[in-house]
Amino acid sequence: MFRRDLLQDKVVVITGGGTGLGRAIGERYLELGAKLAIASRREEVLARAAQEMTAQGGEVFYKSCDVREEKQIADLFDAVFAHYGKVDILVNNAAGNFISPTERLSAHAVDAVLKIVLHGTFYTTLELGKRWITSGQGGVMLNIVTTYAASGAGSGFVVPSAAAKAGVLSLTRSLAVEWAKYGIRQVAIAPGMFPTEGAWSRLVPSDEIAERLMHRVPLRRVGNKSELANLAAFLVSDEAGYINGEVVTIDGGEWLQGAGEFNELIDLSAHDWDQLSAMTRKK
Ligand SMILES: CCCCCCC/C=C/C(=O)SCCNC(=O)CCNC(=O)[C@H](O)C(C)(C)COP(=O)(O)OP(=O)(O)OC[C@H]1O[C@@H](n2cnc3c(N)ncnc32)[C@H](O)[C@@H]1OP(=O)(O)O
Ligand SMILES: NC(=O)C1=CN([C@@H]2O[C@H](COP(=O)(O)OP(=O)(O)OC[C@H]3O[C@@H](n4cnc5c(N)ncnc54)[C@H](OP(=O)(O)O)[C@@H]3O)[C@@H](O)[C@H]2O)C=CC1
Repeated sequence: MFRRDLLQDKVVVITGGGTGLGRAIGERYLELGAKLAIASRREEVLARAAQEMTAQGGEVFYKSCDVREEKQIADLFDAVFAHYGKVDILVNNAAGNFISPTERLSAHAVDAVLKIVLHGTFYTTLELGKRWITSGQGGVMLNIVTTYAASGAGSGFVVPSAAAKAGVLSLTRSLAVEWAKYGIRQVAIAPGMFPTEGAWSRLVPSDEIAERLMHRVPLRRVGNKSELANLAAFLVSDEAGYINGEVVTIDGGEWLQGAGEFNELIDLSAHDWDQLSAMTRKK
């Protein structure tokens, strides 16, 4: 689908790059010639991922980093600049989330999500942005948000995530304007349902919930990680150099189905329609 050298020698930092979608994005970038640095809290997860990801070649540097901690982020970028000499692309992918009635949340639980998603994304963006601005080097920042942020609707039962991701989208759009003069481009992806261990264990705890969710997707399937990774590759590449401040939704049409007033009629049979038409036609 892409030129094999689409991301040749680009140095990419991916937060949460050892698992799930972050890892899938990293694997695609490696195939396209990029050099990776993956970071998250669990060093053993990163080490295993780096080893497996480089089995086919390529380079993956890893460093443990909690994105809620300013000092650890500075240490991360110090280490990546020391190792590779530059950073070209940042993928803000690390996140925390779980389903819960909002009234059951403690302040600590709200903070657990806000600090990873909103503060963590802001801190990495700020740290790298300052370095790029000082050195005169530009780059691309890709933020992974959600459809309930991109649609503006938010979502019950994941309210800390909805609020935090909306903040990240606002950060994306705001800096797309403010930092464009430094050659820094901002883009975002809003994924729908992409089964990962991290998301499914916290958000889809039963088959019944999975079935209900699936019914919301017009294409009647979940997304493949490779589909998301391909979009992530295009958006950070020079081929997408004029896309700035945009969020691209990849959800099989799910949010549109939820938004259209009459879309639930999709389940009606031809027989149902015969009866309804007879009722709605002028007598
Ligand atoms: C379903 C289809 C997909 C549609 C779109 C979905 C959009 C997806 C968005 C995603 O972000 S998926 C990614 C999911 N991955 C992760 O969340 C990975 C990282 N997560 C974590 O580490 C934890 O889950 C965490 C809770 C977010 C943070 O961990 P931390 O160790 O910092 O916190 P804890 O000390 O464990 O807990 C803090 C606080 O939160 C309360 N809490 C934790 N889990 C729950 C829960 N399930 N329900 C209610 N409350 C919870 C916990 O009790 C603590 O509060 P206090 O008890 O101290 O008051
Ligand atoms: N899967 C899906 O259907 C959807 C996912 N998304 C988004 O996609 C992204 C990836 O999610 P997914 O792959 O599904 O889930 P994962 O749980 O696999 O990914 C979350 C990653 O974030 C890392 N992380 C969590 N907290 C911190 C922290 N404080 N500091 C550094 N890293 C941290 C985790 O690693 P560690 O625990 O080692 O720190 C983990 O690697 C997220 O932004 C999520 O919101 C959006 C919509 C749908």
